[in-house]
Order: sequence, then structure tokens, then C-alpha cells
Amino acid sequence: EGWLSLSHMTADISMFPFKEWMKCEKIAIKNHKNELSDISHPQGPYLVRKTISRMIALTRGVKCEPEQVIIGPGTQPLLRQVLGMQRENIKAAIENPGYSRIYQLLKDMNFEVFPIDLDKKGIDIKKVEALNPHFLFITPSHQFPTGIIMPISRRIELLNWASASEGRYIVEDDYDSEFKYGTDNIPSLQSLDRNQRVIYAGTFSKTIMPSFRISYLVLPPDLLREYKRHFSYWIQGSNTLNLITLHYFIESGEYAKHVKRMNNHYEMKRENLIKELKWKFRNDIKIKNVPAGLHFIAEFKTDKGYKEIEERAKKEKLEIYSMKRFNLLGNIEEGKKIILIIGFANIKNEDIPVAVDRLYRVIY
Ligand SMILES: Cc1ncc(COP(=O)(O)O)c(/C=N/[C@@H](CCC(=O)O)COc2ccccc2)c1O
Repeated sequence: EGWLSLSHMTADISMFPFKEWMKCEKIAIKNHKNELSDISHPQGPYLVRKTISRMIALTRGVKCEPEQVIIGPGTQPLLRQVLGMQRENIKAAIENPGYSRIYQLLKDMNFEVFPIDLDKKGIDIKKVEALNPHFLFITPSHQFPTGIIMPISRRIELLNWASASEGRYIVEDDYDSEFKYGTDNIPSLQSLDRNQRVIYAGTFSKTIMPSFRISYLVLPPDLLREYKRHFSYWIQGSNTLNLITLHYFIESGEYAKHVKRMNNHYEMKRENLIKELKWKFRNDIKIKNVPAGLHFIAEFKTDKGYKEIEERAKKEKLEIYSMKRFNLLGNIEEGKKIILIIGFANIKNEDIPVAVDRLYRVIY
């Protein structure tokens, strides 16, 4: 039979309220003819920036004016634009294991990029201080991909480091903050920032869907001034009809309702998957059980290497990714165990037992 997926790279859109979205789109078309006929503001329509700034103030404690919000068709193009303003030979640091697509982007932009190891509180502050980068990329809310939720103490240490000298910024990539199961949602790093050192990055890829390509940055005032000077010629990259529809979707409460509904749905699938994995693999599996996000990390006792596991997964028609994808220096050790990233957005609840069976055949 067909493929099954334990991929971490999809949203479960089977429950997206397309009917409500289209209602909002009808209102957007009816009430905003002039906006639709015009070229929007380079940062996106003010109305939408206001709605986003109000929402993230409520849900994430982010302090900002609509003026500081920049909307764009994805985190990568937004970061490429803002970081592209920087002068030469900039030093950047990123979590390792971490988000290799940003690592590639920074290298592509001729930044000097340094992967930095994690300790149990997130990025290793001693290594950050030793390296002294200009830009530090972190995912404090739910470290990607290990899941570590950065404690307040480490957040304060990082903010003190960033404030200790000019020209240091922390990019807080908050992409996986909306899904927390039972554990409380620690406010954003940006909400603790007293020295305008944090660039906050958010996205609707996980709460709506990645194909919509609606993401945003919140710039501190001095970077915003530089941005407006540099990009006065800029034409915004996102689709204004989609953005104004999003505005109504949020204002109507449909967005918050959907996120709540998806939290419950994902929590149920996550629990079922973990139960099935523990039952099948017994003490050959060790699950990093952080109650958040759309995936978790699992360690399996095996003497098979990553290459063989990937080949066997293809043969078993099971889509799944390993820690190799996130090890930025590509030097993942092979030995008595392998580490896989197990996503549960893309698997139907009723297919979980079959998927776990296939995973067992992949590994043993
Ligand atoms: C750390 C991090 N930050 C931001 C983003 C989002 O970027 P944006 O969509 O441009 O705003 C991702 C998306 N990462 C993607 C790829 C991960 C990988 O390569 O292994 C996975 O994205 C999704 C996952 C689940 C549901 C929907 C999307 C990010 O992993």
C-alpha cells in the first residue's frame, strides 16, 4: 500500500476551516477594493501589521508598534532582506543541531557562520561569549529540532551578553511556539529585552499552512530606521488579498479557535504515537518527551548507520528524517544508536500502528 509519513515538515490541513477563510476573503474583496488596486506598503498593509502586533502582544508578550512589523513570504526572504543591509564580514552564530536552511542562507550571504552546541538549557552561553558574533540565531521557545524550552535564566544571560556591546543582535525565531501541551508557554525573549537587541521572527506556516507563505519580523527601532532608509523603493512580497483575509480571520476569532483545536488534535495524536512507540520498542527507544511542537526526538538502540536506515525507510514507504539533517557540521557520530525526528502532523491517527510497525522493520 501507499506511503505513510512521520515527517516534521507539514501541517495537518485536514482540519483547516477553509469555509471560514473564504468568508473572510469575500469580506476582504468587498471592503478593500482600493487596497487591492494599489501597491501596498513595503512592510505589508498597516491594518494587518496592527492585527499581528496586537495578537503577538497578547499571545507572546511581544512589545511592538505596527510600524516595527515587516510581513513577507517566508522567514528566509525576510531575513535575507534585513541581514542584507549589514556591512561586510559579519559574524553569525546558530544553534547546532539547528535549522540548516538558515545556516545555508547565512553562508550563501557570505556571513562567517559558526554552529554552536547546546547544553540542557539551550545554546551554550560560554561558547557564544567566546565567539562574540554580531547576530545570534536561536529558537528559545522550542529549540529546533531538540525541543529544549530555554529557561528564563538562560534568556537573561543571552540578553545581558547582547546588551554588553554595540552591534549585537539576537534573532528569536519563535516558529514553533503555538503548540504546547500541558506545559506553560514562556513569554518571548523579546518581551524581556530592555535594550532593543532582539529581532523577533514569527510565521503562520505551522498554525495555518506552510504553502500560504505568510511570515513576519519585528525589528527594534534602530534597525527599523535603517530598514526604511534602505528599502524605501521596496514593493512588498506578500499577496495583499491573503493578508487582508488573514486580518479578518484573526479579528473574527477563527484563528485563535483553530490554534486551540489543533493543539487538542496534535496532543491526542502525539500521545497515541508515543504510547505505540513505547509498546513496540520497549527499552530500545528513548523519547525526548518535551510536551510541545509537531515533532519529538527519539533515540533507538541499533548498530545500523544513518545511511542504511534512510534506505530501509524508503523501502518500507515511511517518510521520516534523522538528526543528520540538523547536524550543521555533518559530523554526527554513528555507533550503538541513531536519533530520528518524529513528526505527527502528517500521520492519520488510525495509521499510527502501521507506521510504527514499519518503523520497527526499518530499524530491526
Ligand atoms: C526553525 C524554523 N524557523 C522557521 C521556519 C518557518 O519558515 P517559514 O515557513 O519560511 O516562515 C521553519 C520551517 N521549517 C520547515 C522545514 C524544516 C526542515 O527543513 O527540516 C518545516 O516547516 C513546517 C513544519 C510543520 C508545519 C508547517 C511547516 C523552521 O524550521
